[in-house]
Amino acid sequence: MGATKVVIALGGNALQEAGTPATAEAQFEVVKKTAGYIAEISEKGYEVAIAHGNGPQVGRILLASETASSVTPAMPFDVCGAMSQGYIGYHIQQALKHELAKKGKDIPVVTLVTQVVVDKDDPGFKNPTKPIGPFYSEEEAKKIAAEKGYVMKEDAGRGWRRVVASPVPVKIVELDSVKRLWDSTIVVTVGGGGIPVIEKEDGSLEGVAAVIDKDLAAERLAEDVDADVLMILTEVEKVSINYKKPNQQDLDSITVDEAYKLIEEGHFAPGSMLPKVMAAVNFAKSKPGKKAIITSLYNAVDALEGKAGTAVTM
Ligand SMILES: Nc1ncnc2c1ncn2[C@@H]1O[C@H](COP(=O)(O)OP(=O)(O)O)[C@@H](O)[C@H]1O
Ligand SMILES: NC(=O)OP(=O)(O)O
Repeated sequence: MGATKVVIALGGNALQEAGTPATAEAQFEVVKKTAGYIAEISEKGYEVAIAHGNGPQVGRILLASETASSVTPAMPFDVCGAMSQGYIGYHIQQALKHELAKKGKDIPVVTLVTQVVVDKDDPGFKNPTKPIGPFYSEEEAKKIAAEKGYVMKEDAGRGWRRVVASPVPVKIVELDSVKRLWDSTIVVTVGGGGIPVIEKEDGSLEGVAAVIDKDLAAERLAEDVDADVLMILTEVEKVSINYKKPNQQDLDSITVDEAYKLIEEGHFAPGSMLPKVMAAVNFAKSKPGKKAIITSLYNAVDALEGKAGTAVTM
């Protein structure tokens, strides 16, 4: 039997520490720690590919570009998405290569600018849900909405943010390259869920203004490369029922059917835990023997050994 193939989706806390400024320097410090965990997973013999979020980063790139538009033309949304992949991938490449080298491992780490096809009629385009960029007070947010026409929403009790369309990932354009690189290289791909593109009638692609959910894109990737494990890394060690209530109960493992029941009962917050559980369910039911794990970065290694996290299986 070959090595276990793992697609890792990195959550926000793998790139930025809560409450710290979203500077490149601060991100790199966090990425160095994150890279240590990924190097440990690689050292244990797992073959990995890395997906990551980009909500804060793409929002800030857009904002910077718009703010500078009096001196240089603003970048379109899809180009900002591509820039966020390069920016985050660059940090991961540099940090992970170093962490691997410390362990005596010479494995190439490469970031693939990755496009992901979405349906031009996806209902997500009519109902923006994906928060991007910095947080604002309610007052600031309402002013921005009135001035710029942006949709601004309250984000999980943390403040107000701009929200944009988040269509479902349909097809990874560069999938063949990921597969060719897999055996030799750790590939950072579908960053920020991938750059959303639509297919035109003449077969060409066109970037669209949206941000794909990275957990759903990582799931698409995991299915497409026939990974054994989809590992979604976030802030919490386990998925809970009655989250943050006195009767909170952390889950070690759930089946797909149990997950559906808990989703229906409303245990998972839309926009945070729900897409993760949905991605995990989709992967677990895609083929017999597939396993999805939701856990924290710090428990990633233990979770792969069945000693931490919440496992979702058929
Ligand atoms: N039922 C639940 N169990 C565990 N965490 C939950 C639950 N519902 C909501 N959450 C919250 O969802 C968060 C993960 O979502 P989010 O912060 O959007 O993810 P990301 O790590 O991808 O940035 C957790 O840190 C937790 O605060
Ligand atoms: N693209 C994406 O899902 O980003 P976040 O994880 O930052 O929301």
